[in-house]
Amino acid sequence: MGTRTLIRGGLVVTAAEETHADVLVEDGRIAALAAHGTEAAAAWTADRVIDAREKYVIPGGVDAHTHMELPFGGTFASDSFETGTRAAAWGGTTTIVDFAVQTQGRSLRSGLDAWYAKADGKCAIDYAFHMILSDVNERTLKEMDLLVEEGITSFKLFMAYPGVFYSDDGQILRAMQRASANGGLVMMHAENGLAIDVLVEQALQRGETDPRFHGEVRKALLEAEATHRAIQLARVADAPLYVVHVSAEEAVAELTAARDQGLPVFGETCPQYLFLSADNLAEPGFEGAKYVCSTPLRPREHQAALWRGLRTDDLQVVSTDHCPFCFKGQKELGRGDFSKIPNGLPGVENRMDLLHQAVVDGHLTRRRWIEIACATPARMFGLYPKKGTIAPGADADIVVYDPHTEQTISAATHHMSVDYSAYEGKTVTGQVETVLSRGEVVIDRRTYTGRAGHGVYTPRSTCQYLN
Ligand SMILES: NC(=O)NCCC(=O)O
Ligand SMILES: [Zn+2]
Ligand SMILES: [Zn+2]
Repeated sequence: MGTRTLIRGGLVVTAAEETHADVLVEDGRIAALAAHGTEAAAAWTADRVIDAREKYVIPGGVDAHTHMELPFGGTFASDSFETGTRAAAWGGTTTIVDFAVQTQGRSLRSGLDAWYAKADGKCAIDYAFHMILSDVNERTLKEMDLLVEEGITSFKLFMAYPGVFYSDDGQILRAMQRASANGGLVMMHAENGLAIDVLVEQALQRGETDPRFHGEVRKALLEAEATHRAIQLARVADAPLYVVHVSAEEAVAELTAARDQGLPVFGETCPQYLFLSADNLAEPGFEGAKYVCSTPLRPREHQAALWRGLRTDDLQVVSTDHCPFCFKGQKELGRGDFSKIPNGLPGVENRMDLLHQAVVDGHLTRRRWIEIACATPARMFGLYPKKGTIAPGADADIVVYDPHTEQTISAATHHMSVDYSAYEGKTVTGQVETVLSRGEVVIDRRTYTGRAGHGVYTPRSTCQYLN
């Protein structure tokens, strides 16, 4: 018999149900569940017993949108795979899906190999990859088929960032057609980048250089227009579509309309759009730079549509788009020109807690919390039921979550390698207590006990909502 761990006395919450059950873990997997006090549970013996009374026992979070070490605007996202996955573990996330990047003029293979090398032996938790297409051509399209076979089953395309990651509509259509044939899922950064660049230039000419203008030029209508266009292109290609980091009410409306027609269109939003707003971008001095990301933070009025979308399943996933840049030396690259501020926010450590706060605030049910943060991202990206649930046979990626303790989020106490917190001073109810990754305790009652290299690369099957 291998190593056995018993998690006793907690409320097991999955996307499907809530049960007062003990959980038996054996050799890195969930062996069995049994209701508290039953003969079966009482008979279990284990090498280690974790007391989960008064706690939730939930699947480890699956964060399907991170950017460790992403090159952007002449610098690199400040979390490495080592620091970023350790911080993820602290926050109750046990799987990340990061974006490997194709460099323009180079192959998908070379971009992907660079990402394998960056992550290899560094991660505290399990990881997988999507592929960013920055240069769609005949060779790239052929390589997509090989990547799907290899377990890289999703491809991000950008309607934004001309000259960097941008693809035109013809390239997007070709990539979608390829995905339609090979089972891949196209993930879209839906903003009209060409129009935004005109507005950026005009704003700078008027002397509008502060961070808040980043939000003003990246108009909600230009997110909605791109979302609409992406949906129509996906229809023409007969391909499914997943729209990333949705922030605008008008974009949610496009997704809702598509889904009402029965189209295989999915949407993701992120905690920053649910909890922060354009008011943060307008903070005095250069403080707003801390909140520069794309799509941008919107006026607070957009949040209601995002919460509603999460409840009605017009939005299915909350990921972080974790892409941290230090305020000092990185965000500061854009002093005097908002367009030079590297885009992205830290958050991989905060997602599970912020979404639990959404449960406390009445936006979500407990099961919906687990659905949007664990089960659906796992299904969307071909990792279920290995990841995203607590059931016999699943990987023992488990969080013992204390729903009562209050904590104040701060850069002084977080574990992400970045010199500020986007949620500095925010008090939330609930805290990760203990985390298991494939049965190994990586956070033990708020002490890190994991190690770089424990996390393994996890190939994925295709999207599990399509078959
Ligand atoms: N979102 C963001 O601002 N930075 C990361 C890159 C992307 O997801 O577009
Ligand atoms: Zn994006
Ligand atoms: Zn991103």
